[in-house]
Amino acid sequence: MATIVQTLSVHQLSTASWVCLFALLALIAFVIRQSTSPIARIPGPLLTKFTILPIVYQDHIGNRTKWTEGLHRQYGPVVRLSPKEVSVSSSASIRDVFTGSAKAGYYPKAPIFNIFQHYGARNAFSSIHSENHSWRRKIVAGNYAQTAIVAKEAKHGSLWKNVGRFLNMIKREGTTSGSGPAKSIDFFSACRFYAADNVTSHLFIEGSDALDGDQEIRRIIEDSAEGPSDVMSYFKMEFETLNSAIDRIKGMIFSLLNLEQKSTGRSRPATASGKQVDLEQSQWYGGTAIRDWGFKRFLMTRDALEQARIDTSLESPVGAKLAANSMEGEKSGWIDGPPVQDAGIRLLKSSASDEGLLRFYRNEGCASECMDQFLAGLDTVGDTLAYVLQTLSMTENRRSQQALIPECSSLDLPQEYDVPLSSKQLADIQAALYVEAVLKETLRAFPASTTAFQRTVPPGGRMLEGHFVPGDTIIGGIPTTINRDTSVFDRSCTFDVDQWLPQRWLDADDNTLAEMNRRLWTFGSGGRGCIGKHLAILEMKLLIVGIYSRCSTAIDDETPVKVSKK
Ligand code: HEM
Repeated sequence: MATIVQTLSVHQLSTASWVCLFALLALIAFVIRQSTSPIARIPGPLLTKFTILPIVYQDHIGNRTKWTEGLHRQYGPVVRLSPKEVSVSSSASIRDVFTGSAKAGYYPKAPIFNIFQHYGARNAFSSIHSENHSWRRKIVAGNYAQTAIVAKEAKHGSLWKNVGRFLNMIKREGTTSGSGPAKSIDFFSACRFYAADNVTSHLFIEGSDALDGDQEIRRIIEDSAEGPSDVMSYFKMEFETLNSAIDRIKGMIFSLLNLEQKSTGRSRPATASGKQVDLEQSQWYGGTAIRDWGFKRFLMTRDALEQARIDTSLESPVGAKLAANSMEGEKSGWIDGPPVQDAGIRLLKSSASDEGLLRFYRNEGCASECMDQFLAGLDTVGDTLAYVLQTLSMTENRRSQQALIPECSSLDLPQEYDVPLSSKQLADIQAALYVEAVLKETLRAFPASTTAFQRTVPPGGRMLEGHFVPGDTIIGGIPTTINRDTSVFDRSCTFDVDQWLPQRWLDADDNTLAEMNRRLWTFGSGGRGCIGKHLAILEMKLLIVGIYSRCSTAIDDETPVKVSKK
């Protein structure tokens, strides 16, 4: 009897013990593996060796950027954010990762860039690898060169016209407060309309008309502002399938309750995983109103090229260059190459020789490129200009505005906006020192994108600042951290890097100024840096001089004005 009891008890214990033992061993193995992995040797909080929870949490509470900045202050220029992600901040590491010299090797973009596709097609911005990126960038690079942007403006004056429209909009739609001639306007929306009209006139045969009051495009632009649910959080990226399922269930509940689910221009579910959009089935081309608008404007531009109403010169819309590439692919007698998982391109193989594969756009690819450039130029320019107007209008910055106004007035610009400014006038505006200082300081202190620009460490890993970072690690840099490097932007300890102070750009000696220009990272750097930088700068400078050569600005808290929605 005693023997039987003993046997049973051993049997019961052994099952539970095996489970515990197995769990314990698995835990020990996990801890050993994580603590001895190469990424564990990179400085960072202990917990980040083992789990993504700290970064998921910081992301969830909207504190990821500040948290990362704090970690750089505590741990140095290379810090571990999770078992698979690292952040860099020093000049050398940023150069290595983002400029990607041939010797150091190329860092592909991180998978998060997949979400920037449109119509199931990639564009330059969302191309992960250099071989998919460089041919795309090459097609439009000439249109974005500084000389081309200035020559186009001197010929057509589209941006200057929009400055006039912006000022007219204030006159027409601004509300009067008090007894003076001052008008109040919601300048966040106004700046987005200005940015939209500019970038679309650069891209298409017919740009948008938001400043003149086209309510439909205004609604589309306002809806396209990124809302909290559009932000691609760490959680959404890590658990994409779960999130898609939640979105589908939400959609079903909305349709069961017969509620209208707002489809913003920004929502990305259709292309989040690179899935192709069914253009026939979708209510709009590409599934959202803004994509539909963009696709149709591209087709209008292509029509104009086919009918020879425009050409592909640098003074023509960028869309014409893209359409010409697509038409060349269609016309060629070459045979199709292997199929590609991208609705936007055709791979063609010469039937006559072994020239290799050539890539050409389909219409979806051209429209995706245009859509990407539209969105890239809308938020960034709109937000930066809103920051310029906001900071200059604050009481504590009154002196900066007082310094800016005489410089803008001295440019002696016409009050006529239908005639393009001359090359000389454009050059004078570009050279105006205080305008430049205000703009650079705004770009430095309030970069339009505050999240990390991410890349993937190439196979085999890389040495960065004496730390080995293994292959496949996600690696990022944050403009706000780099733009606040005290050793560059506050070298003489006269100016606080957290403060908006244009004077720092004027007081710096030549060497410091050159270093500040090199380090200002709001437009990124290297072959994947911002292609639209020169267009953006000219747009912003023209609006600044257009406003401050004629007006002064102040915050009007009493009259919150909303530009009317449909
Ligand atoms: C204040 C204005 C702007 C800012 C701050 C800005 C910022 C940036 C940054 C930081 C990147 C690189 C991101 C990375 O490295 O991961 C980028 C890329 C890009 N930007 Fe801009 N941008 C601005 C205006 C514009 C405009 C006006 C356009 C076009 C009309 C534009 C088109 C693009 C494109 C196409 C890329 C991708 C380039 C490539 O991968 O080859 N941007 N921008």
